[in-house]
Amino acid sequence: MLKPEKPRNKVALKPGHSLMDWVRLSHSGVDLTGVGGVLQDVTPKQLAAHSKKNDAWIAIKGRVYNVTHYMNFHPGGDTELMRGVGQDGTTLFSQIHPWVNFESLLQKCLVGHLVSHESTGASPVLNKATRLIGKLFTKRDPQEKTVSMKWFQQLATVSLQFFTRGDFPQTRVMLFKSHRDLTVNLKLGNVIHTTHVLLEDSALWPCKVRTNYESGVVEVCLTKASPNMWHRLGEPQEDDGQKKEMLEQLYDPMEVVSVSSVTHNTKLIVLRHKHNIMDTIPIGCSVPVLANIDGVDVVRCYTPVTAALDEKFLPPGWSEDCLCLMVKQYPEGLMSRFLCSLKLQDTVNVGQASGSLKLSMMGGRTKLCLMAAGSGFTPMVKLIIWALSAGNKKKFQEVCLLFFNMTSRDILWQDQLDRLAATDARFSAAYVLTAPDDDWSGLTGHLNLEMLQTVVPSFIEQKTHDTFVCVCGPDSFRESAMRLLGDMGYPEDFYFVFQG
Ligand code: HEM
Repeated sequence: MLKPEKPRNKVALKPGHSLMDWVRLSHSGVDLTGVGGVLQDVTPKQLAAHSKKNDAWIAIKGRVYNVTHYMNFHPGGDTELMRGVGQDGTTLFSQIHPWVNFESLLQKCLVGHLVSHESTGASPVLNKATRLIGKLFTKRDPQEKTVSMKWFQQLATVSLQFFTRGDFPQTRVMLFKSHRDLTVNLKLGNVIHTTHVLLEDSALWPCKVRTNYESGVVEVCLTKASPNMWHRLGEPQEDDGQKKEMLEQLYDPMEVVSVSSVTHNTKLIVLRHKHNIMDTIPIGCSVPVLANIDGVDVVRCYTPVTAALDEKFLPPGWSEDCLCLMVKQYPEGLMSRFLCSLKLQDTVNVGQASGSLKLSMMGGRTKLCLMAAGSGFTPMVKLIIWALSAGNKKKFQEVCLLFFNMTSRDILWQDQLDRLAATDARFSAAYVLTAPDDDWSGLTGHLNLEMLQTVVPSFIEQKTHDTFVCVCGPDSFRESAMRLLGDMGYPEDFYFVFQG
């Protein structure tokens, strides 16, 4: 949403109340919710009871925020903000500044969710499940991460919505389903929160998992086996609401669904868990793959990719519960040769995801510049999809991939990248070859300032640091990219380098 060109009514904020100061306060660990961080259902009556400047709650799009601390940081001034306090301020908010990302700005102020009646009307079982989770956390440190859950249904589908406060990119969703038995594990940091329900009726597999990285909401959407309205979600099971430390490095056997060629030496391997398990791998995370090759246990890490950049290119056999690895075969590579020679229904052991990229690092940036060399492209795939997703339309105006390869036949998914660039004006891909073919008329050579100036002029010229940079590739590539960014005076928290 673009800001309209109209006279501004912004007020002068007191010193120490800039956006940066607010971000700092948000991350200081101070409880900005005022309720110890336990998410709760809020009725209109309860909301109305918090309508003073020193005790101010506001509801926007179904979420209730405590804006008491934000009062002096509000660019429109406290008097303006007070107009929406103690009530559902959605309409007022949307009339004035629909482009403002309140979910991100107020994420540490979330009190809970606005419910329309004094009694929630939700299923008693579900209330119990939510209460169980709430109870589990009330006794804990208020700054600890919390999870609450609600469910919704339509005739054909049932959705579970989990509201987390995790540092979301590192949150992982693991689902297990056996007949009507559904377990949803949310991994936040090293802790797993379990929701375990015996569903009211049968549901199909796989389901869909949608994660909103900004708000920390995870939605699990199941299709009912037969369309009918359920009276309740189901019966909470013994371990519902449990919270466990995750210590072990476990490997799960996954079955090969398909292997297809990406280039002359790179394959896309589609894997599926054996027993109705679904596992979302957070953006920027890699998984270890374990194989016994000639009697020796070999472990290598790979960053899973999405199945394609466009539905048109989905690989054979793929479904929502699959994991896709893009593997380049090296003549001397034990693991890459093993993976590229896999046949349908072979088994691969895949371990727990890990990674240190935090999408919150990109907060406030409007451009994303991705520099990849060779198979360093793999972490960029999910980043591209995420940055161009509907939820980020307002956030990233430009997403640019600078992709280095030896020859043109080494370029991974060039057809998909070109199609994406043709269909989404915010995206561009520039290919650079280091050993160009004779008929190559594009960019050649190694990463340098002139090349950056040609490909991403706005990034260089503006010097306003509204661009976030991600780098991935072989050691030498990463080092030269870091040197270049260092020479340009690029602050370290404005770029992220994936370690090989
Ligand atoms: C519903 C009651 C609210 C009212 C009546 C209100 C009013 C205003 C007004 C009059 C401005 C100056 C507008 C302009 O110059 O374009 C403004 C700016 C702003 N408000 Fe609010 N506001 C409300 C709620 C909020 C909330 C809850 C947030 C928190 C996320 C917020 C965040 C902002 C931001 C970030 C700006 C600066 C926008 C920009 O620079 O484009 N406002 N607000």
